[in-house]
Amino acid sequence: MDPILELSGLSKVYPGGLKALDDVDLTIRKGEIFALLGPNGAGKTTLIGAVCGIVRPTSGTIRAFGHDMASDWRQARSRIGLVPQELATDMFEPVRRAVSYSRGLFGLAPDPARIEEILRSLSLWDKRDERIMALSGGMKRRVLIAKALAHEPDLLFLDEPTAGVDVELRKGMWAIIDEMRGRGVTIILTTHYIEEAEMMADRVGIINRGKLLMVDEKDAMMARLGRTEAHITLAKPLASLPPEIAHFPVELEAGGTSLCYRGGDGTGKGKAEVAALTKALIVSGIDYTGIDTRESSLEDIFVSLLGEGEGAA
Ligand SMILES: Nc1ncnc2c1ncn2[C@@H]1O[C@H](COP(=O)(O)OP(=O)(O)OP(=O)(O)O)[C@@H](O)[C@H]1O
Repeated sequence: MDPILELSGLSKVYPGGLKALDDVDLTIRKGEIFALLGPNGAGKTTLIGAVCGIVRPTSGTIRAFGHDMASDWRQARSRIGLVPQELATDMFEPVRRAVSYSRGLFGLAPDPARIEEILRSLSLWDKRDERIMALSGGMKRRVLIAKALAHEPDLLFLDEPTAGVDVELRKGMWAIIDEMRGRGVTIILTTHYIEEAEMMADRVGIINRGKLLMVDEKDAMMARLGRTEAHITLAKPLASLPPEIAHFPVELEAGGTSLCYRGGDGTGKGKAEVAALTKALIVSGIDYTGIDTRESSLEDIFVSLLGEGEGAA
């Protein structure tokens, strides 16, 4: 593993006493897409702000590209890009000038060819001379990405890249993120959209109330915490669970008219077990009229983890 960013014991207490980050340890690997998932107010933006030098941590350390961000931030800062949630400045500027300016801010020499390439890849070339304020919301978001890419960062933060954008544009964003990954850029994105993490991320971190509850490979997380749920509607209600199927993780529901299976591990094992269960039902002479099977999603995992967090609090 090649760490590009290491957070250790990172905490942030805002004036007034709110603990927005609570002892966060996190290592980001070179070239990965890491999705930070959490509800409103979980601490995602604070975490990004701490790494990007916008928020001063209360305690803990941040090392980026081997540099300690408290003492030696200049070296690392120029290699980090940030796409914030909203455009704060530049509204009166034409697109190309605003993006070129962002490059200059980091002390890089002008490179019109590179700026053209970035604008073309984001389908903004035709709009290069338009004022940003005249663009649609989706285009403004793409300008934010262009600005962040203009200084060729190795580590890019995307704070809610697709919040409030339509499905079409969201897919476009995912394609852009994928292309950046292809160029070797390490990406940390925050999102409310579980589907986005499911689609894009190599690893997922779940944060709530400033605490990083879990970090894992997305596939491993789904395999470890995922479940299959099947509801089998019975032709005739059962008063009790027949011994022939008692070894399956099943229970009767809806007054004995339906059998509920909950098991498996998110890798398809559950589906095979449901198939075995239906065979056992037939052999035992128990008829059924329908089966509804569902694999749990990252969303189910997320919701149940947050539920546990609430309980513990
Ligand atoms: N400057 C500030 N002063 C005081 N409290 C703050 C400040 N900025 C953020 N907070 C609080 O810190 C907590 C974490 O906020 P943060 O913006 O990091 O969450 P988030 O996970 O990014 O939320 P969202 O998904 O809504 O953007 C929230 O309770 C927020 O109200």
